Formats: sequence, C-alpha cells, structure tokens
Amino acid sequence: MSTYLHKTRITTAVIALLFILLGSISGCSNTHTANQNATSLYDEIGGSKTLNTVFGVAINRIYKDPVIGHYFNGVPKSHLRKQLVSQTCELIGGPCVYEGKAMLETHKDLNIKEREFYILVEYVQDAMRDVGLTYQQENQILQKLAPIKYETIYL
Ligand code: HEM
Repeated sequence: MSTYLHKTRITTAVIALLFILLGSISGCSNTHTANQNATSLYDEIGGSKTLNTVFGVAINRIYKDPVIGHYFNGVPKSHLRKQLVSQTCELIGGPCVYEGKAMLETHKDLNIKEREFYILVEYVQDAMRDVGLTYQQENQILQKLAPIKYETIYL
C-alpha cells in the first residue's frame, strides 16, 4: 500500500471516529433530555418556578404558626426556601444537587415533636394544593419527603 493511500485511510478512520463520538455525545444528551422530560416529576410540575411558589407559600404560613413558628426565629425565609427547593428538586428528579446542611445535624438539637413535624408537612401539602398540583403529584412529593421525618424529630 502506498504511503499516500495509507495516510488517506487513517485520516478517513479518524474522521469517522470523530463523527461516531460526536454522534454518541449528542445522541446521549438528547436521550438524557428526552428521558428527563418524559419521566421527571420535577418537569411535570413546572420545575423550580413551581417549587419556589410552593415553598414560598408554605414558609410564610409556617413562620406565622402559633405552635411551630418559633423554631424559625432568626432563620431567613429566603435561605430556607432556597434549600427546600434545591432538596426537593433533587428528590423528584430535577437537575439540582442539594448542597445544604445534613438533615440530622440541622434538626437534632431542636427537639421537634412528631405532631410538630405533621403541622409542617400539612402546610407544605396545603401549599401544593393551592398552587394547583394534582393529588397524585402531591402524594409523590410527600412520599419523597417522608423518610426525612426521622432525621428531624426528637423521639
Ligand atoms: C420533611 C420535613 C423537613 C424537611 C425536608 C426539612 C428540610 C430542611 C432544610 C433543607 C433546611 C435547611 C438546611 C440548611 O440550612 O442548609 C432546614 C432547616 C431548618 N428546619 Fe427543617 N425540615 C423538615 C422538618 C422540619 C420541622 C418539622 C421543623 C420544625 C417544626 C423544622 C425546622 C427547621 C429549622 C428551625 C431550620 C433552620 C435551622 C438552622 O438554620 O439552624 N424542619 N430544614
């Protein structure tokens, strides 16, 4: 085989490889996006805009609650909202990575009672309903938050 032909074949192989690589990268991201669009509860409910509204509404009520409101004295609403949105976003298949404090560490010295936990959950549930989430979406989100109960309450 002549050197020229040899070089041409190598060049063709390199170009083909590049096309395959680029194809698989873009194919991969397309599939990824398609899957996320098709399956994520996060996208289904309207993403971070909806979560921000839900937690904004819930937090305003929680801070005024006569039983649990006092826990939040000195906790900036915007901070708590940002962390709850990010945590829930991650839990329901959104693109977020929760980078806030660990749940056990955050709540362990607060001595939160079980019934107080349920008061908070009810505010979140009411806010989801008020914002227009379906009963099914509401339940799916609550199911994701439920296991956190044992990291927040004092038993
Ligand atoms: C499923 C239930 C709960 C979830 C998902 C949750 C989640 C969170 C998150 C993400 C933070 C922010 C952590 C950070 O600053 O990085 C936080 C902080 C806090 N949570 Fe909860 N929480 C829950 C239940 C409760 C309950 C029942 C109470 C009280 C009644 C409570 C009181 C607080 C307080 C006072 C803070 C602020 C702590 C501080 O900044 O020192 N949480 N929680």
